Amino acid sequence: MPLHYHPSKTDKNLPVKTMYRVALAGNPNTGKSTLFNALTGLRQHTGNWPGKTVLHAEGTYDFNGKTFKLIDLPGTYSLYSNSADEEVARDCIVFEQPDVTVVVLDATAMERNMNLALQVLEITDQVILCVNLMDEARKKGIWIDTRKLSAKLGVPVIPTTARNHDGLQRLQRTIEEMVEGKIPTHPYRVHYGEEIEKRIAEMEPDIRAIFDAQLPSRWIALRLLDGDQNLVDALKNRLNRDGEEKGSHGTDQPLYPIEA
Ligand SMILES: Nc1nc2c(ncn2[C@@H]2O[C@H](COP(=O)(O)OP(=O)(O)OP(=O)(O)O)[C@@H](O)[C@H]2O)c(=O)[nH]1
Ligand SMILES: [Mg+2]
Repeated sequence: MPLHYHPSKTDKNLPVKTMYRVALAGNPNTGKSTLFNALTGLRQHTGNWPGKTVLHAEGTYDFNGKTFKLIDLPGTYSLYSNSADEEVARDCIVFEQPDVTVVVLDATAMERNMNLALQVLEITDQVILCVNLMDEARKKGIWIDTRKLSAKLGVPVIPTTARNHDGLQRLQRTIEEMVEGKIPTHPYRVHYGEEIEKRIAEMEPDIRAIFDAQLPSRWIALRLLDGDQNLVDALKNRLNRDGEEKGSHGTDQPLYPIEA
């Protein structure tokens, strides 16, 4: 088999990867599993997320000679560690870092759905927004300017009606182009005001120094400022695990102090 090369932010010559991982995130009931089934056909299976009781599904599809592993995440309204479902989605997007995260949105409820989309845009620049249920939106007289949305948010926005398989080829093509590094993205980042931005800027270098530099330091800083204890625990576990893997006895290095 020929050696494949995959462009990456850090090393353009990393040997890769014959299988690309694509996560499907989104609010409950936006059609993620419908999309998952349409793309994977009969090959999907369900299994336990390592260490979790919450079920998620994984399946594969081939496109243009490449194999893609789809991860159907549980529906969530945020990635704030409020529930086991949110933890599963967060752990996948933040720690496992799929090659692409597709956020599936309900075209009839864009405002509500945008909350999660903006959170994912804060975590990774490998994002595609899939505006699903376009048939329902049409019925309700809702018109969505996906080009304008894409220009504003800095990532591809693909309209679909997963139930009828509409738009799925375009979605697959966009996923493929993204894993090939052919789509430059500039994800919209919420500006939180001077004071918070100053704190983020102070914290980010420390976060990058303590943790794997690939982790989303801005997002982690925001969660730490918000006092996300569950995320702190997850980060500590990672530090300990990494320490053990390196043959030490882990680390008691304190995490960034959290404001009460
Ligand atoms: N009209 C219409 N219905 C759709 C479309 N896509 C999915 N649905 C329906 O929407 C409902 C929810 O779809 P699911 O695929 O289960 O949604 P989900 O995002 O996986 O939901 P959770 O797993 O709860 O997060 C089902 O009844 C689907 O048949 C679509 O494009 N158009
Ligand atoms: Mg589902």
